Amino acid sequence: MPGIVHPPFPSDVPTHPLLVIDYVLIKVGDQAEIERLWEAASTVGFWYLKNHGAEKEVEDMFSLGTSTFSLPLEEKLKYEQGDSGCSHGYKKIGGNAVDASGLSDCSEFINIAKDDVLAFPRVIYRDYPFTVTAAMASVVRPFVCKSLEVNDAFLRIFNRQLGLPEASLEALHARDQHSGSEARLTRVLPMPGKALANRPTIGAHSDFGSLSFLHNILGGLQMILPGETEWKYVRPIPGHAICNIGDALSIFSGGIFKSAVHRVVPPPGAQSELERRSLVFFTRPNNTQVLHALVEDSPMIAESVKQHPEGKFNTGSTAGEWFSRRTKYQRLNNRTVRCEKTRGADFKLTNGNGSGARIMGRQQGNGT
Ligand SMILES: O=C(O)CCC(=O)C(=O)O
Ligand SMILES: [Fe+2]
Repeated sequence: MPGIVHPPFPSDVPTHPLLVIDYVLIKVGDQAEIERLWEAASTVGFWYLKNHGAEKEVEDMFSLGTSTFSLPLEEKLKYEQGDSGCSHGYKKIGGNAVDASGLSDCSEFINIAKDDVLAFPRVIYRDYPFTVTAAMASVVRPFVCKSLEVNDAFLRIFNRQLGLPEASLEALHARDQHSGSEARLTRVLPMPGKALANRPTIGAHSDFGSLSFLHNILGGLQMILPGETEWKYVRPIPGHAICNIGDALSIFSGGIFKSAVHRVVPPPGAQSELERRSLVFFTRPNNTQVLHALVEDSPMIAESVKQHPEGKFNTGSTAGEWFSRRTKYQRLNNRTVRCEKTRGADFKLTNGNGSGARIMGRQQGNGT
């Protein structure tokens, strides 16, 4: 965890060279930095973020993870998210499938809904382990507010770049509207033995929402881009967050922004001996928002949609329905229903060239 010295990320594994975006420059409207952000969002859909100013909030959340994951399993299971399509709460190890064969996942996480956090002490969806409840005002809320501030800053810039009417994207991700936005703490226990080195702990997926603000310390996150055949690591850089575009923003933008397939495997090299933790804030659209390209509001989006097969960005689902379906069918207990019918075929976003990896990710992974 922060402050502890870990073995370094190995230098002999393939990595993706992502752009580093400076949040301080973004906030002051630096044009060159805004153009680099556009480049990152419209090519790989991932970038590092430095100077985000959330170090304290992130460290406090990791400490909350320590106290929450060390609760007895029977206590954590009282808050299990279950098989009905609700994402909020605790997900036990092995609750999800990581591939089409039904191989189980090896991670546990606790998802805390933005709506529960902002309404606290009023309960919107559910209650959480007492460690979380005790830290809701002092730790979880500051982290959620900081993450919303960062992701909202990106949404404002994307709104302008896409030529959308003022504050359109903000309205689709309104703080006071119910949504699937949530904070997630994840833990993966060390899995000694080389045989497990490539077994995904979180299966191939693209994030469901619009923007993810991720903090990890050890390696293990990997991406595969359309047309590529090899998974490559995203090397963690101390003090830098990793940001990425999710499917919803890719759909709203008519495919201009890319939502890349990624997964998590055990940390590489000497890091494999250690427990791996990560923290994400997912900004997702209002539950009632229908997922479709915003063609009526932006000539640029309308033009992009013309370059893709007809109907590709019309999901016919609200964000709430879509998210619930994806959450439900990644659960191992629901694997009797074919993913392709229930989740994967909802929307075959292919990042431009429809790579097999892309489709596999959509069908097999944890659609988060
Ligand atoms: O743990 C990580 O580094 C990434 C986690 C992730 O992709 C997710 O939770 O959606
Ligand atoms: Fe993800």
